[in-house]
Amino acid sequence: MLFMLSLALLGGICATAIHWMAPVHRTMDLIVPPTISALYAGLVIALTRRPQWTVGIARIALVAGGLALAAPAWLYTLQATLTPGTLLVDTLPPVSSLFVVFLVMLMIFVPGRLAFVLAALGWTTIALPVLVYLLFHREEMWSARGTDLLMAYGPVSIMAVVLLPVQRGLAGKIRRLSTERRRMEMLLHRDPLTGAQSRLLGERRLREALGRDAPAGVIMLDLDRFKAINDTYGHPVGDRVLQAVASGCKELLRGDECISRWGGEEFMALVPEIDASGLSQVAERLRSAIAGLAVAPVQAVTASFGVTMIEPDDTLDTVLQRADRALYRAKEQGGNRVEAAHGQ
Ligand SMILES: Nc1nc2c(ncn2[C@@H]2O[C@H](COP(=O)(O)OP(=O)(O)OP(=O)(O)O)[C@@H](O)[C@H]2O)c(=O)[nH]1
Repeated sequence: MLFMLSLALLGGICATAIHWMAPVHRTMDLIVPPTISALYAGLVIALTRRPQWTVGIARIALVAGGLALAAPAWLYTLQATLTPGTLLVDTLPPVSSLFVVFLVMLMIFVPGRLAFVLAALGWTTIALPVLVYLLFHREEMWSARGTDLLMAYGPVSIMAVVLLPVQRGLAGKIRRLSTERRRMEMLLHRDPLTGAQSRLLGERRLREALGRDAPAGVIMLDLDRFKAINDTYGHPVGDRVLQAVASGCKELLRGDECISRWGGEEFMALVPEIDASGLSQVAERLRSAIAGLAVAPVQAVTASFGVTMIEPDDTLDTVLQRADRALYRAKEQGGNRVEAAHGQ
């Protein structure tokens, strides 16, 4: 809005300058452009100070613009009709292109059908008198300026009124599509049950970590005897356990560390900027936090951990295989413990 108003102000200033420089000075041409420039300058200042007045300011700008275009259209048309020897194509100021800009502004800032109604009203009061005059003065109509006026007030105006809503519709569609895309990305990146990152995003983050020089570690954790929890207390309770585990882990991890749901009851945490012993300590903290979870009526929730540092030549597969092997060892040794596997 501010941009459009500033452009309109610039247009007003240019028109003022053109009229002052013109060899013949007509009173109307010396009054309207400076008045409209002063008004638009005031509106620009008002909009920068009171952005909440945007709608009101847009209305004033449109009404003022419409009046500034209608006044010369009527005045010079009547003058050319009533004064023998005066030609409209010689006297009408160069306002036809501004009329198209006026229509564009109308279609942008006025919502829905009202924009069409106002465009029709604007066309009837600003363009129609000139077109009717030209129809009755064929020799003027076929002059260079006459055909120019005919085009601007005829097909070009209709194109502006018709194409802009099409463009607006497309812009709306693009906005809806990008909102939908963001929603889909959210769904792809979040596990809906636990709110943890999805495996897809976890893998992406892991690949990014593999591509960096900075040290980072991976923690794979798998709940112990989770099937028994489901079988004993039912799936809804199992779901609550998974949610409690995910939020417990999230609370303990730093902002740059992230936990992803890797599979049913398996999670992966990526811990950047850490060394091997620090990584085991983080896993140990997670293990003891999970062992301390109280999810009634479940008696105890525990998890096994496999941890590994990312090595320089690692790929996604090698680092995950190492973490899995360590996790398997932790399970073999009865679970509820952390096992580390470092090196290739
Ligand atoms: N409630 C619930 N259960 C799930 C979900 N996803 C997977 N499971 C269950 O998780 C259980 C995993 O069982 P197993 O692979 O045998 O693992 P486990 O019982 O933890 O055995 P260990 O890992 O060897 O300790 C299965 O019963 C799955 O049905 C889920 O989203 N919600």
